[in-house]
Amino acid sequence: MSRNDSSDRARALSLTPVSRETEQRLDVIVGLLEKWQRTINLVAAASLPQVWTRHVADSLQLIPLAGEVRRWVDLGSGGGFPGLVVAAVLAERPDADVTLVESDSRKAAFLREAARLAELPVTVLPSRIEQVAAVLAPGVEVVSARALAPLPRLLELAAPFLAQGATGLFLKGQDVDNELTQAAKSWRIEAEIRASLTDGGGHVLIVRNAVPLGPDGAGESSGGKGFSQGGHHG
Ligand SMILES: C[S@@+](CC[C@H](N)C(=O)[O-])C[C@H]1O[C@@H](n2cnc3c(N)ncnc32)[C@H](O)[C@@H]1O
Repeated sequence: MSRNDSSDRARALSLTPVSRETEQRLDVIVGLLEKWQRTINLVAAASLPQVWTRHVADSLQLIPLAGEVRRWVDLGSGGGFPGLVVAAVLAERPDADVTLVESDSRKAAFLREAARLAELPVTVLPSRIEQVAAVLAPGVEVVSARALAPLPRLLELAAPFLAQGATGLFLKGQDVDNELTQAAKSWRIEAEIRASLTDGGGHVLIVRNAVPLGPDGAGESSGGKGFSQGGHHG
């Protein structure tokens, strides 16, 4: 018997509906997560009964924000959120290619096994982001991350992708305004904040551009300083 209750699954899929085929792929991912969670800490144990709303729907909310993209990189994928879930949706798009970068080799093994069983268009890189980002970045349309690092550090990790034109979709907590203020000390950022569909205090931060500020506070490629906010949607 699955440990997540069926009402949580139903609630998640009503918040963020997907096709029948995608639901089946998500069932495979969640089933494997529950099995491997007995031996590896893939997600916080207390969150497992709400795996569909806390993790699956939390990840699925990125899909409409991304548009019809095919090339996606998820940084620090851990137990597969949001990367595996995104790949379950992109599996329906021809030539989709989702790369998951995860330095922990046991988590990377889980990601690879989930991708194999659910037949996902996924490449798993068991590497440090810093070592692979520059090579991976050309052609990437979306770079995502959840619970990887505070925004100033996250922007450093994502910078090679953002510089090549990728949109950043970052799942953030309630402190997002403060993180943006901190990040604006060293980055000129074009960003938009959306309230999370699934987490009362959470947000999705959409980053369209981030340029490191030079020593005089000017962006390296053009003038200006700080954070230009595209909107704060409730
Ligand atoms: C707190 S977990 C979050 C996992 C997942 N994104 C989630 O929200 O459930 C952060 C993950 O990022 C990985 N990670 C941290 N720094 C990394 C780096 N520099 N390169 C690759 N992976 C990294 C860790 O191994 C860990 O699995």
